[in-house]
Amino acid sequence: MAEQKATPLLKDELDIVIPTIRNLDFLEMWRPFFEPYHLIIVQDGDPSKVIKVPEGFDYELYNRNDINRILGPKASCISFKDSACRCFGYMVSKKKYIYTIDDDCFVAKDPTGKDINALEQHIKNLLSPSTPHFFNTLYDPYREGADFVRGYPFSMREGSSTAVSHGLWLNIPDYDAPTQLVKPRERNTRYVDAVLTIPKGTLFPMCGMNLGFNRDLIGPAMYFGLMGDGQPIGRYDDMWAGWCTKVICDHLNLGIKTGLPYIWHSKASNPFVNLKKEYKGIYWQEDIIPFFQAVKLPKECTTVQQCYLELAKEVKAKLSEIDPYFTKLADAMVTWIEAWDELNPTGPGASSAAPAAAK
Ligand SMILES: O=c1ccn([C@@H]2O[C@H](COP(=O)(O)OP(=O)(O)O[C@H]3O[C@@H](CO)[C@H](O)[C@H]3O)[C@@H](O)[C@H]2O)c(=O)[nH]1
Ligand SMILES: [Mn+2]
Repeated sequence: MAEQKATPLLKDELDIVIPTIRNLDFLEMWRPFFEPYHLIIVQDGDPSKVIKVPEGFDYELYNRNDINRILGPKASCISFKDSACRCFGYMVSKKKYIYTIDDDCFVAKDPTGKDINALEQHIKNLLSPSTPHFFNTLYDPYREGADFVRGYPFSMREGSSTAVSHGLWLNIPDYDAPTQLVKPRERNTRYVDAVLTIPKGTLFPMCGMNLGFNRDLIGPAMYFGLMGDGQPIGRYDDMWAGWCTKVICDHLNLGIKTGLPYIWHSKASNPFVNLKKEYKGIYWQEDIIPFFQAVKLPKECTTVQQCYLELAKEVKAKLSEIDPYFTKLADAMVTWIEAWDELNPTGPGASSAAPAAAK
């Protein structure tokens, strides 16, 4: 009897979100891993351009006209001419999990030469707990062939739910422009076979290139901040989302993992263009990071939306002195939540009812 093919993990519970200004030929390499899943393609730039999607993929495609039609005035919170537009895909999805990937990321090979199914590894990361409260020195204890080491409290071995799985990149690393300029030929050839939980209380630079998350647990915090057309900075969209997400994950006792899987990042974007986009962010972040490190969310904030709106208030109050951009960003954060709740009144990530009034 022909061997039954296993149903791909989370086949009907996960959407793949791709921001693009190019054609999507890269999907051919991913076909064995991605074809069973539904794609949400967010077409950036000129909406009259036709983006060809290879045959056989199940997808929905949104261009700027669609975003404006669906969100109306709230479309102002979705960036234009920047990969940050991808977060629109998170909002319109109806699934529990999201995987987002850039269209210049290809299938990498592990040290044995085997193609890496990045999606499968992200799913494993997301379906197993994290250990944000106590560091396991043998890395992810829930992986095959690993466990908690001696001295790890048994009362803490249940771990926390995993909200985010942050993958890495072989070949072109996600460096900032100054680093790219001084090391134009540096390539990442180091394959580290590890998955780590980022400890509670520690921020990290989240790259949106190869990222999975549980939309039900943390979706509303995954707003890729206002970048691109008409904005003073770029290439800080994923960083912004990562800092907001980590603060909220810490508050809600959720975990974030980084490490495997690797993808092969093929295209180095222009470092001079990147420097123009990044330069303000490079010195603003010296104030932004202490801000996020100091944030204390009230215990009454028990949903992601409530945490996020509290964060937006703090951003407006404490970062606007850096630049008026942060007032605009704080307002866009509120608009994002309003739009999210409008599109997801009861679906995954829906803001649960406000905390029950005190008895
Ligand atoms: O205006 C744009 C430009 C690009 N895109 C799509 O976004 C991704 C990333 O684009 P690209 O690979 O050209 O840029 P990188 O510098 O390598 O991207 C890194 O910077 C981060 C964004 O700030 C990103 O997460 C990193 O990967 C591609 O799919 C482009 O098609 C776009 O939608 N709009
Ligand atoms: Mn790229």
